Amino acid sequence: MAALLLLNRVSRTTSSISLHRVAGALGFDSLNAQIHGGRISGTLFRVRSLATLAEGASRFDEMVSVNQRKFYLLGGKGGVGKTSCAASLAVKFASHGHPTIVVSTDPAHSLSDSFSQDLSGGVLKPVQGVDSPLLALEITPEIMKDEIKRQTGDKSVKNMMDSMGLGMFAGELGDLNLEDMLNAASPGIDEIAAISKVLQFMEAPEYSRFTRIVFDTAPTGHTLRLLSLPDFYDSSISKITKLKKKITAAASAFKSVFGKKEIQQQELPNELDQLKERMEKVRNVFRDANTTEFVIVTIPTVMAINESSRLHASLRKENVPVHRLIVNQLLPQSESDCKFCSMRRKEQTRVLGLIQNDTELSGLKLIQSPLLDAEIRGVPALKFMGDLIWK
Ligand SMILES: Nc1ncnc2c1ncn2[C@@H]1O[C@H](COP(=O)(O)OP(=O)(O)OP(=O)(O)O)[C@@H](O)[C@H]1O
Repeated sequence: MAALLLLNRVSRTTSSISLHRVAGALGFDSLNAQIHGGRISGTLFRVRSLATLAEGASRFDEMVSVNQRKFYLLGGKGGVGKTSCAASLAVKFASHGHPTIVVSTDPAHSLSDSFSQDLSGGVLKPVQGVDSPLLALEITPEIMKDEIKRQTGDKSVKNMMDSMGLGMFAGELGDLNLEDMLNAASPGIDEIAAISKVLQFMEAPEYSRFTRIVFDTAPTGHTLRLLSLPDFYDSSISKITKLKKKITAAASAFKSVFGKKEIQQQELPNELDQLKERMEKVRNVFRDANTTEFVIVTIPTVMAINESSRLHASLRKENVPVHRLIVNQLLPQSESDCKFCSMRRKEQTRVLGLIQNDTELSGLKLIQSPLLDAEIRGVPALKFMGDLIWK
């Protein structure tokens, strides 16, 4: 309390870094503080004794050393700490000089809560309180849907056929709209929106300076659909392209019989081919060990470990590179355990043993992340957590 009173007297221009120093001087390890109109509110963390627990090194040096752009996807079961780990990684990358973007593909966003800043609205927003540029985006499917519509325009198959002079065949195919096709594929607009954003980051020059892109993904099921989506569209688009070619060939023959000029292949609309190419690009990025890594986040319970094992099996099948497993919310060491704590600790030790014997998980780099004594909110707290996990 005394510490907070003292901190409240710190000037309104005080940065989060100097607040960290103040916290350190007071004998605390970190400070989760926000400055609102000169008033400081927040939590002091006294968890120095826990630091030894995060023994499993993440080899952050490997993650940070390469200058070329890298994508990190953090995923796992609901509520295990995906957002906290993803946000702390993004902050750490930015602190190491990498212009970074952190994106939430989870429809139930919590990036704003995690950073304790308003990052909503479906557009990239700068995160305050970080040294290098760090932008955050909570993908909002409704906004993305409009964006996709704007980008693709009205690309119905009927319109394409009309422009090819084949309108009379269109009725047989029905009004097969490209956007409807994308929606009808059932993986959901959330995943489509995420893929569309990945493409933008890959292609638009204004994002080329961002060397780290961190994804806070939705719980397991959604994420697996996201990763398999490019393959799904690739095969659907291939089918439609083949159909389009067949119709064009038939129409050319039909027109030449009636003495009309043949349709030139190069005059045909090629949006589908372009879309197919772009989907291939995303698919390749997700599978490229030089550019992408999926980090599985879990907690030390049998249910979470089982789900992580299944997740890794699916990612392996999809050829998505995975090297690291974060076990989050491990009870910190304590000299005087209550009965409850000692039972939980025993159980957690048993579960860590299960990981070592799990054929899917045992080969991954294990990162142990302690359960902290306060909620992780705000950049200083994320920096603190990041220093425990990413080292
Ligand atoms: N190591 C930790 N110590 C203390 N609290 C933690 C820790 N990790 C996460 N939390 C807290 O647990 C809650 C859930 O964390 P978070 O939002 O990161 O999980 P999530 O997996 O992204 O959840 P969801 O699946 O709902 O998106 C938050 O309140 C967060 O501050």
